[in-house]
Amino acid sequence: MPRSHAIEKYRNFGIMAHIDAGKTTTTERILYYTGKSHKIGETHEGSATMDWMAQEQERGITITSAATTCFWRENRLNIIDTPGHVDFTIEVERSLRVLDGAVCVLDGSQGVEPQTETVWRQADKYDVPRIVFVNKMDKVGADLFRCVDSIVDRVAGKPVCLQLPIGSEGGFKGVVDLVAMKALVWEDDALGAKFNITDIPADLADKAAEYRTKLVEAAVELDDDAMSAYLEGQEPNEATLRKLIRVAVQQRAFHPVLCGTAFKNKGVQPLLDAVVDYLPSPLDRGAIKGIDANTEEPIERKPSDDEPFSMLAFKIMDDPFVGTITFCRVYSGKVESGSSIVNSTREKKERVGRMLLMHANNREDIKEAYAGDIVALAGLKEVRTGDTLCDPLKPVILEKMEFPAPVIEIAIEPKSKADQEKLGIALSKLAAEDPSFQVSTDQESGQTILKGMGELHLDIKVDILRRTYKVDANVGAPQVAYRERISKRVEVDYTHKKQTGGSGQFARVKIVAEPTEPGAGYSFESKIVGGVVPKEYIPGVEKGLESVLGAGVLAGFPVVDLRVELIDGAYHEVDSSALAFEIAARAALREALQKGGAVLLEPIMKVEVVTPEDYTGSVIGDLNSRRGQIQGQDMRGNAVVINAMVPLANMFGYVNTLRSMSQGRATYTMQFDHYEQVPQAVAAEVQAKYA
Ligand SMILES: Nc1nc2c(ncn2[C@@H]2O[C@H](COP(=O)(O)OP(=O)(O)OP(=O)(O)O)[C@@H](O)[C@H]2O)c(=O)[nH]1
Repeated sequence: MPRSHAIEKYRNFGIMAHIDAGKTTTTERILYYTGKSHKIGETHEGSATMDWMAQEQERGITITSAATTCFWRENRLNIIDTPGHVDFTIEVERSLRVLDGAVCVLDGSQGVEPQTETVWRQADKYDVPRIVFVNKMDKVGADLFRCVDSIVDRVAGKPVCLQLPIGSEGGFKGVVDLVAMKALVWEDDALGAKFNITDIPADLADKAAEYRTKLVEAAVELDDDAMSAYLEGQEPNEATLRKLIRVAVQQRAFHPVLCGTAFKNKGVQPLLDAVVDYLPSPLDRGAIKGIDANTEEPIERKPSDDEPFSMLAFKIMDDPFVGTITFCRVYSGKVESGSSIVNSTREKKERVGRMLLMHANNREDIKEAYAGDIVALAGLKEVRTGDTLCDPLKPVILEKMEFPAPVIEIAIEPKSKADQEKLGIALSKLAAEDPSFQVSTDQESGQTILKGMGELHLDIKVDILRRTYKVDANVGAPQVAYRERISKRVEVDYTHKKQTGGSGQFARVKIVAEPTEPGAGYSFESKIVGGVVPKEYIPGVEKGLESVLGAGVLAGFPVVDLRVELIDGAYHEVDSSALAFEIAARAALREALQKGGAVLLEPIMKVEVVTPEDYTGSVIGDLNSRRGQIQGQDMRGNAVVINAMVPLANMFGYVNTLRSMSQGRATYTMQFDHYEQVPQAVAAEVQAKYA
């Protein structure tokens, strides 16, 4: 089957908003008007909590699916879920990676709120074109112009109104369309499906003329011909004006602002028109960069069906009907179900089995997918978020998403056997969905350990375990994941000898242990010549060495950055065994760690604080008091961006401190950067606590 829509008729976009601005309601209305959802659900009705998963089940539609396809004016819209918890780089990154544009929903009575500020700045960082929808115009206190001001004041955006409200608060009836210079007035039917196009009401004529001029002046800036025509008194016609606004959005020259009330069903259809008219298609966004998997040379893949096939897995989810599904964005070429592809990130072959297109309330099996498509694949063997899947003959690795190792951990203990079972199932699902979340078992205590990227990250996982999976458990305090490393080269000669009645045990090993480059990991090499340690005993040596790595001699943390060589040894014809060599190697390495001047390493986080200028001094002072090193300070829009390296151990509870320090207006993101030696005084404290 050929592609149903030309690639220029695709809009892959996300809807971003502060909590409660109306993202869910707006999405639902979009799905209703595009004809895919048959009833309009009311969010939060009959439910005191904001448990979106439960709500979603009640409503039986997939609005929190990672992507939903719908159609408007013969265009194909893929709405990509932009996660609410923007504290996690990975969550934001993976959706910003695959969307081409965004709609930013504001609460008309609140304007830009803290979370909007955060997502807006993230979108700035990733250069995402966007339009603004000021929602809740029916609400008491709603004010379009105040919202517009807040876009300037709080995020240094460049808002330009494309509409003006007709009526206010409870009397909000529709909008003046400043592009067509017409009024759109909704009929008061419950569904808002119908609106009438009329002349602009007389009482709004002056205001409309004023804002029309602002719009036209901002638009003609983008084109010399349009500008000179305008200076000669000729306004651009409607088609030209739309074209110029489209250019403005793509170049981030300004941010068009629309308004309405999703809840009262007004203003959503023009929003859909704006998505089609102004947000970019994959073609507008151009080629994606990657590296050739064979030569490692940088290459590009153009958004075209004629290019070699490539796609990026951006979300793995558990689907109640299909099981585990992998959401992928196709960047180039096409793929058919049944074809063989390769996961170039992991060098693993895969077969495309079932491919699905997710709609609001149904899923459609498809046989082919083309450049620009967002598809859900069922039954892939070994794909993780961020992997590239592609043509095995032309393997490419698309720009990677980085997933740093977890640096913080908590122990979790289920209260009953039933909880234990639920916990196991829930954790395997959570770990598959989020590559920055890991689960392990503590060998000594048998406890389940959850590892993640920060306090908040783990808090939310625990919350999901409790609320969604109903696991009742005790949770320990968060701990820093320290590591240990030796600081000098040492040689140890160790002989294990035991004579108990019959056959004895004998093994002698001589090892060299030395520190390596940070991040090089652990390596072992046997330098044995002439069979002084027979080959069959070498695995025993390796096993013995590895058994020590999990818990170092300082405070029992994993040992890293270590290279061990076996340089000599001896055996006994009768008494030697793999086990004897294992015991000898273990003791030898323990001794080496003792003698090697082991030091404690701690995770250092790269912290980015975005704060209104007024709080810069206190934010920096506070970071310094946390053993932080300020790396730099910059302006982004009208906010100050402070970059610092801070030990994770001193970042617990930071979210609250920052909130109270800035009246909730500063935000931060934190990401693991590297491990660094713990200063002596601090190390002594840590050792006293853990050893
Ligand atoms: N008055 C009014 N209320 C609205 C409007 N849109 C949404 N709401 C209400 O605002 C509340 C939040 O709406 P949601 O659509 O759930 O907002 P959200 O941004 O998805 O919120 P979270 O899912 O909690 O992040 C609900 O009670 C809605 O009914 C609107 O246009 N006018």
